Amino acid sequence: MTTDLSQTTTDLYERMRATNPLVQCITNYVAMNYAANVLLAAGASPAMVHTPEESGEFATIAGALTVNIGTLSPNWVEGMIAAAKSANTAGKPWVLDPVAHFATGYRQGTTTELLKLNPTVIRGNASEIIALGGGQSAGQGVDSGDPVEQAEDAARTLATAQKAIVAVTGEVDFVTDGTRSVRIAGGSDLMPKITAMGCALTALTGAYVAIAPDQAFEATVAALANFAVAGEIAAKSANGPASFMTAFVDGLYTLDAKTFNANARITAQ
Ligand SMILES: Nc1ncnc2c1ncn2[C@@H]1O[C@H](COP(=O)(O)OP(=O)(O)O)[C@@H](O)[C@H]1O
Ligand SMILES: Cc1ncsc1CCOP(=O)(O)O
Ligand SMILES: [Mg+2]
Repeated sequence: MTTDLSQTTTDLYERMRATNPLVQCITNYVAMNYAANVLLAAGASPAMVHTPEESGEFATIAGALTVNIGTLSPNWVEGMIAAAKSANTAGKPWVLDPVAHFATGYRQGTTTELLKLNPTVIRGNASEIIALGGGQSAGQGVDSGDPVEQAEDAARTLATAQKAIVAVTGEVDFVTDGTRSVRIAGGSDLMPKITAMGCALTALTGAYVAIAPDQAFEATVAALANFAVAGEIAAKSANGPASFMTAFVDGLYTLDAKTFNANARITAQ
């Protein structure tokens, strides 16, 4: 990677940990506990606040909002829309995770409404990003059926159309703002074997954009690199998905800036 981006992402990593940003996470029933633990270990402060009676009000307090459509119901959708509108009014960044948005009409309709509210960052797996770009993806449910490389054109198109940062995750992640693009290598092949790993990453991306709203591209890269480095470390001691889950949380917690900088593998395209 370029020295500039290397130093910038390391600085953001240090700043995120030092700042302990408050992140409002509207995520799914599957992810809620793991995502909150991931944020705490990484150095952020999660708050799972979704009901429309308070989601908009909370979005004015939080440093950033993350919205994940994994387990939808009408009340939650109302809460998501209220929170995203409020984040926009308050000038707070927000991150959209369009989990399996292509699977049903309800998910598609909700995603269309959320995209109209201009997410700062869209983070999904390759199948989700291909389908958002109007392409034919092999995905059926929440897991990707496509390689990241196949989603790169869709990601650029989507980033330009939405004026957003688009992050495609998988074996080697890809981040673009439509003009600039980087790849982030690392992690572990155990990561897609743990449910809610992507959801937790979306939540952590919220922590990074909270501390650097004017550098959403670099902040997104830093979040993905944080996962990649901690994942690689965790894989060394894990025996399978279950022990990886705990080793990964520990890996996030024990990581330091020097190790982050030495192990982050970010390549500008
Ligand atoms: N084969 C892999 N090798 C290394 N890291 C991976 C692999 N697959 C996914 N990851 C990592 O797992 C995390 C979640 O990504 P992903 O599985 O694409 O999301 P989702 O859970 O939404 O499908 C990301 O940090 C990504 O880099
Ligand atoms: C299994 C499942 N079902 C609905 S949401 C969800 C979690 C998906 O998590 P991720 O997208 O991080 O794999
Ligand atoms: Mg996902």
